Amino acid sequence: MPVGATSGTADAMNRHILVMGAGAWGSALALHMHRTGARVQVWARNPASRLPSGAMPRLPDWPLPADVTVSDTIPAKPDLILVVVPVQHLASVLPLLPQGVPAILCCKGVERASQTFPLDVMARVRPECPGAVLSGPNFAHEIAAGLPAAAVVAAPRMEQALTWAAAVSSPTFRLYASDDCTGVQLGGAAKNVIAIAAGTAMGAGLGENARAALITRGLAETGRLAAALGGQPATLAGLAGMGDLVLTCTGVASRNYQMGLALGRGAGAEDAAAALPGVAEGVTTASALLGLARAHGVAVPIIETVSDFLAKTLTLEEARSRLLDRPLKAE
Ligand SMILES: NC(=O)c1ccc[n+]([C@@H]2O[C@H](COP(=O)([O-])OP(=O)(O)OC[C@H]3O[C@@H](n4cnc5c(N)ncnc54)[C@H](O)[C@@H]3O)[C@@H](O)[C@H]2O)c1
Ligand SMILES: O=P(O)(O)OC[C@H](O)CO
Repeated sequence: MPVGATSGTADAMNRHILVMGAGAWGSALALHMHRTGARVQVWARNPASRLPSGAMPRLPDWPLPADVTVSDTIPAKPDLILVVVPVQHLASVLPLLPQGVPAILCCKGVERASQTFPLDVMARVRPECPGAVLSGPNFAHEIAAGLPAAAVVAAPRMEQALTWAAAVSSPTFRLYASDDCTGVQLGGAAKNVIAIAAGTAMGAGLGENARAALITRGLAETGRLAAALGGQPATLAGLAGMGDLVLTCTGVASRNYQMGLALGRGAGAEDAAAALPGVAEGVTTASALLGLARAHGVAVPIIETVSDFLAKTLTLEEARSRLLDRPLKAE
């Protein structure tokens, strides 16, 4: 049946969706797809951690419907796959993908070893698989609650992006299409790093003005990097750029923002990460994005400062001074 069947139609009711990853975002997307009428199966590395009652040791704290199966088996031919594992583990999960089934990658970040985005990892590991990415301002618990939200599905061809955006959309979760895979993936990766900076500033008591400056200048350096990588700077003004940047730098539910808050209050990086209710992708993405920016000769002072601060080559006070002492220039 057509992958792009609109939710609520007979086709949508018959679709078989495989969600790979049972963390906060995978569980929320499984629940969302189930609401569209699709038959949903979740693959988990360790299905026992997702108990039949819906109880989980940590996040997510919402139950999945009884007819959403969670197991470590992969069906032969689902209609569509959502891959929802952290970026650093993507390459180890992709070999499990059934042959020839379109896969939408829902993670945000840069693979550290290769300094590449999720769709590049897919092209390397499973070049024959049709792929897209989903990114935007979406806290998992709000999607799980069915609250209204929007995001972007990006694929190399607009026609594919439109088809897969329709396949995931519902009356409460509106998916826009884009063919700027670089811009969309960069937006999702960079916002996590800048959210660590914003959280750190707030945790250290530097104030709301400082956070607004970090958001705005963070968007400026992300736009410069997008242009150098062949993306469209205009994409960074959209949901996967500014939308997600604002949410993650101001929403207290963000794991990346929480990571920054703890660092700003003086916690060590390991302790701060261990206390989080899930992965903070910005921690591993910071150095990867910095490497990418350096390779393209683009100045990314906020990303560089976060990367150095996380690597402990910079104290908090030195990080603050480095950003404020930069030469004055035109905005
Ligand atoms: N939580 C959100 O609100 C949200 C929203 C949008 C995007 N994302 C992105 O989605 C991705 C996943 O985030 P999450 O919130 O679900 O994280 P999470 O920490 O809640 O869960 C990660 C899941 O991946 C699994 N996992 C880890 N290593 C694995 C491996 N090697 N093989 C298989 N499974 C493995 C874990 O067991 C866990 O179930 C991240 O890239 C994140 O940035 C999250
Ligand atoms: O909790 P975070 O920081 O991973 O952010 C979650 C989503 O990416 C917000 O769009």
